[in-house]
Amino acid sequence: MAAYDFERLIVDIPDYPEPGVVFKDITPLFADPEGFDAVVESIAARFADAGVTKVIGAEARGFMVGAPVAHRLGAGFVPARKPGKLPRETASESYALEYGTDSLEIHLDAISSDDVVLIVDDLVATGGTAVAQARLVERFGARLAGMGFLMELAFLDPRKAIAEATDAEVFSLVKVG
Ligand SMILES: O=P(O)(O)OC[C@H]1O[C@H](OP(=O)(O)OP(=O)(O)O)[C@H](O)[C@@H]1O
Ligand SMILES: Nc1ncnc2[nH]cnc12
Repeated sequence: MAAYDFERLIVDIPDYPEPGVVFKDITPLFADPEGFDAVVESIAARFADAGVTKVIGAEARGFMVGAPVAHRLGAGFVPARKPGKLPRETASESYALEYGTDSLEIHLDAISSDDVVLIVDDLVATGGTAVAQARLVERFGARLAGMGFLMELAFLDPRKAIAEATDAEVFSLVKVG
């Protein structure tokens, strides 16, 4: 089967949300039924044999990719949310972004030590968000099966930051730079 041309439906927005950043707008790809299906199927296929029991997706775009991939794999979905959004006790990790810093929280009962966890997001840039989630998985004593992304900003070298935190497999459908 020919590789799907994901980039055809991803739009570059220069200087958004701040000067110097080229924002990758994935909304046209997700609005396209075939494109949306290709994203979900391609990431799920790569981890189909990994025994994944939980997928973590980071607010907000990580929900758009992570939840359907979890469903496709027959796994549960765990939202990693921005501070103060989850109503019960959480574990929290801070991270740096291509623009700014933030932290992510997961409910304490969302993951157990016998889970096999896949981190899924639309995009990996510095790797900060992915590393924060990997640290959370580690704190729960669960096994990290890997990380699956639609897009990797390779010019920011996220694999270096990720490799310092985990030896889990990193998979991306589109590499930029
Ligand atoms: O590799 P990093 O440098 O950590 O950047 C990647 C993260 O940045 C984006 O989310 P953002 O925090 O902009 O939030 P959003 O999904 O709510 O737009 C993207 O969806 C990833 O989660
Ligand atoms: N350049 C970028 N485009 C879209 N989302 C991002 N998250 C971090 N960097 C980004």
